Amino acid sequence: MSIQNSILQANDLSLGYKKGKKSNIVAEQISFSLKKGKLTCLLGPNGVGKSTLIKTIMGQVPALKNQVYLDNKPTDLFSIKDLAKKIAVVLTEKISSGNLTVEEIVSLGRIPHTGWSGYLSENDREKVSQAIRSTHINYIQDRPLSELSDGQLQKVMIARALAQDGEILILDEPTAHLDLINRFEIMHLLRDIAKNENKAVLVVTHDLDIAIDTADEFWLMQCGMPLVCGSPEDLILQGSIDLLLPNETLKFDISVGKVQESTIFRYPQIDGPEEIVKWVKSALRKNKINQQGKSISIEKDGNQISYILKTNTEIIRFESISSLISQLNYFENDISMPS
Ligand SMILES: Nc1ncnc2c1ncn2[C@@H]1O[C@H](COP(=O)(O)OP(=O)(O)OP(=O)(O)O)[C@@H](O)[C@H]1O
Repeated sequence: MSIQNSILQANDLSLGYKKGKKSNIVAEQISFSLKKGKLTCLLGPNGVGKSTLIKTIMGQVPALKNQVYLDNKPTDLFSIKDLAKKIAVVLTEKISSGNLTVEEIVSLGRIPHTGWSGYLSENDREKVSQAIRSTHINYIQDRPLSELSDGQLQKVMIARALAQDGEILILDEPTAHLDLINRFEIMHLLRDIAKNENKAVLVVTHDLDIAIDTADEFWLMQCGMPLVCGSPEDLILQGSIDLLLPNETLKFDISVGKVQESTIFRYPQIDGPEEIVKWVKSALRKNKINQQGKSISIEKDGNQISYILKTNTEIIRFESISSLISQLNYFENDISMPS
């Protein structure tokens, strides 16, 4: 990774809060390098200190040990206004400016450059238009905020942060409360922004699946452990992704790419196209069908899929996974019935 891409760094930070003379340490050994042109996702369980890290980066909470460096200069040497020109933040709170239009809200992103007079130069107006275009919200730009859906509102908040035109964009759980399509759209939008506009985008999220699909880098936070950084793929293959899981009962299953119960599960012999085998395995595991001595082969002819179950005594053909599972459940109950 090119060192020139790194815009924000820290080495061995301690994070937390001071109350009088007492320090309450939330996290230690936090080292990172945030890169331009990359989408970075910060993941970790509730209460581990993700928001505290964001507040420390933004200069709202001083680090208890060492400092965050922006452009190789400690962030506490930046004025609030200069920091706002470099770092734009989208927090989780809903804003209550319901009567303002989308375009007016996005224009507020220029305040670090214009001051509260709000006078927009030609250049400011162009930045606002560009932010509206990049987030694909032209079609609602004259609508008041009170008329928007949560997904549209989130895009407007991202546009406002983009209009700020900092090199770093930080978002705290931008996909919380959104439906699957909006979560997908927002994360892909953030990826496009990182790539097309060469921004360093840092997103706090609990959405592991979509983060794996979109992030260039993960930062994993776990209680009492150093921050673990790396590409999602490397962290999955190294097993570090399991740091996100609360205990030994869950494990990230590399073969199916999702979190599953960690009990050892023995599948019957299954032959057929890989993408279909994966869903048969998923259904067997979900139904806790752990039968040996049987095999399943899958035949695919166009859109027609057949599941052929072979036991010691019979061969039965099914047209759906659900009918295959019903039959296996029947065998399972039959076998386990007291004689
Ligand atoms: N202003 C504060 N003063 C003292 N302690 C705080 C303050 N804000 C948060 N904390 C504590 O810091 C710890 C980390 O909180 P933080 O909000 O950073 O976690 P998080 O990882 O963002 O959690 P979540 O995923 O639930 O948002 C918690 O124990 C919390 O109680």
